[in-house]
Amino acid sequence: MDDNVCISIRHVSKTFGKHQVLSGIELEIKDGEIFGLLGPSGAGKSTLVKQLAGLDTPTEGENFLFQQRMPSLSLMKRIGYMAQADALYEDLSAKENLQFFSTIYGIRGKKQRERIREVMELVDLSAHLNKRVANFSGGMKRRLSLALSLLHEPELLILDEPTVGIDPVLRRNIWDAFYDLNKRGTTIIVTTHVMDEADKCDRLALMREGAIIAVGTPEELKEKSNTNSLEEAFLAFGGE
Ligand SMILES: Nc1ncnc2c1ncn2[C@@H]1O[C@H](COP(=O)(O)OP(=O)(O)OP(=O)(O)O)[C@@H](O)[C@H]1O
Repeated sequence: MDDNVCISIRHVSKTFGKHQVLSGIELEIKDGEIFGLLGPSGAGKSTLVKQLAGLDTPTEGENFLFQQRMPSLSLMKRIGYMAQADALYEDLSAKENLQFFSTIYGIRGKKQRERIREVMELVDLSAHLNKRVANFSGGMKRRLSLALSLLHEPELLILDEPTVGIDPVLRRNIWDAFYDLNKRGTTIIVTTHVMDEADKCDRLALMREGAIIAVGTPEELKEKSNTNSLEEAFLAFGGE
């Protein structure tokens, strides 16, 4: 395996009862990439990234992160995961949420105060540090979730539809934060069903009904399918 491979998904399938949700997924994601999984609702994107985050296992096949087999407790501290639903304590302030998760990661004292300041700046929420999360808007909650996933400075960030329900201006801000992190060396895997967001990724896998139907840079995918947009490319590759 190449040294610069961050994620290697090897013949991964998943069934829930009789329902096959992933079938024979083969994929390699390199260090330093922003890699997108694009597909309609139900394509299996969340199921796949949950496995990469160590929260679920394949029925068949294996996932390797940093050349080690998942799930692995020791790998968890190298990964930041932002789930589709925000897992926040609504009755606590943003700061209290950040302090709680920092403690879980073993970040304390001065380092904790520094990290809280840095991640809140990154997601542009510094002015709301002491506000109760129950009073946050949907977009603010998403950004706080992102801040929480960044506290321990993960090498790999796994984002499940990070900008759902966020207006276009904020979406841009959040993507600026992703680019910023990526420039500093963080590998990012992001699921989306939004085409303009997919266009921002270095490479993409197009998913449909639990299978990958094409992989490449947005430009390659358009060229290969002889189309002008990812939406058309997706249809040309057999998506719907
Ligand atoms: N724990 C589970 N038990 C049974 N079926 C499940 C489970 N988790 C996911 N599924 C099914 O697997 C399929 C794929 O779901 P998944 O959430 O991975 O899709 P997705 O591409 O992420 O879609 P979305 O964007 O809507 O989240 C769906 O049909 C879903 O109902």
